[in-house]
Amino acid sequence: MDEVSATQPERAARGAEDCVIHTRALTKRYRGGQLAVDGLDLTVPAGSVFGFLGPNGSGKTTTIRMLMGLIEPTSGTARVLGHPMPRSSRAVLPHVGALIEGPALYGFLTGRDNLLRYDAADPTADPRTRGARVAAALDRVGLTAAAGKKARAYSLGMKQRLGLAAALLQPRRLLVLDEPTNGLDPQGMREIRSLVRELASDGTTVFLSSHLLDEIEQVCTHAAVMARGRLVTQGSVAELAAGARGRLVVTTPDAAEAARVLKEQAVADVVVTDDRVTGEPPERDLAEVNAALVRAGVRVRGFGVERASLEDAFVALTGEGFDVAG
Ligand SMILES: Nc1ncnc2c1ncn2[C@@H]1O[C@H](COP(=O)(O)OP(=O)(O)OP(=O)(O)O)[C@@H](O)[C@H]1O
Repeated sequence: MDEVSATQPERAARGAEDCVIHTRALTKRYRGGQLAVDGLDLTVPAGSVFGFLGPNGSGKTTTIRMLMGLIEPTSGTARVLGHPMPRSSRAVLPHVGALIEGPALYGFLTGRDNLLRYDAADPTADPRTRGARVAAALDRVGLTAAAGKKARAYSLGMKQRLGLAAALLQPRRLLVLDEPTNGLDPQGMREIRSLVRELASDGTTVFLSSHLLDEIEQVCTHAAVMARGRLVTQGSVAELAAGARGRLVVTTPDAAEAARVLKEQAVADVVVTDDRVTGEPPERDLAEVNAALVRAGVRVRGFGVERASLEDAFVALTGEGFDVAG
């Protein structure tokens, strides 16, 4: 598909039909009255690795369940691969691989048998190619050697990779992964992240939810940030981080004096940690700020602006920290 190789302006010029996921005012109020998703406008470009970021309880899973046609929105619309959901579920879902709320595995079956069984339950899967596709998927996620072991003997990371293999049994245009690294140790997280990068390099659009900011920064090209059911921002990760100004960082053995001078120079939110003094850079020329430090006799070893992270962007946008407890 040529969408994948389209340039950014070309993509921007296109209509909603060309986006892999597009929602308009998507809203879900649960029966108990809980407004889980509130007027969401989401645009996921083809070929992106799209991070859906938000603290626990911010509405990510509810959104994913609406996108996959598992629950009906209260109002608003969702289109996936250009088709309305949940109405077009039967046409759309064969092109979508999903890993939602952990893979459903049979512990008493081997990894390979789990995949064979999963594939047999899919009416669109060709039984003649089943064995070869299962072998290829196991290879893809690095489980060939463990394919004959019972799934209950798998580590959490291996189970998660087996779940991914199930999503990869057929060629997919979109992969939807709900918190794919949740509960994994750092090694398991790295494995899943590199797998996601590999899949994306083949042109598959990957939509993954996470409550981990640095994870999104490491693997995603684009991101949307949710808080309390509402979209805070979305765009390319580079744009989002650029939207937040980085922090001014001064390294000096004269930290207390440096902090005093920086405040005088209209640097806000000055924080001293050992020999590092940081603050929000003022609007004026930073060369003047540096000169003022030197004039005051501060021995400046380092002076610069640190690149802003997504976390800085989040804090700047919401005025609050990224509180995982939600
Ligand atoms: N079936 C349900 N019935 C009622 N309320 C629900 C239901 N599912 C979720 N909620 C509520 O909706 C809100 C959003 O939950 P959701 O699971 O979508 O968030 P999330 O961002 O995916 O968080 P988590 O990472 O914890 O799953 C929460 O306040 C949650 O308690």
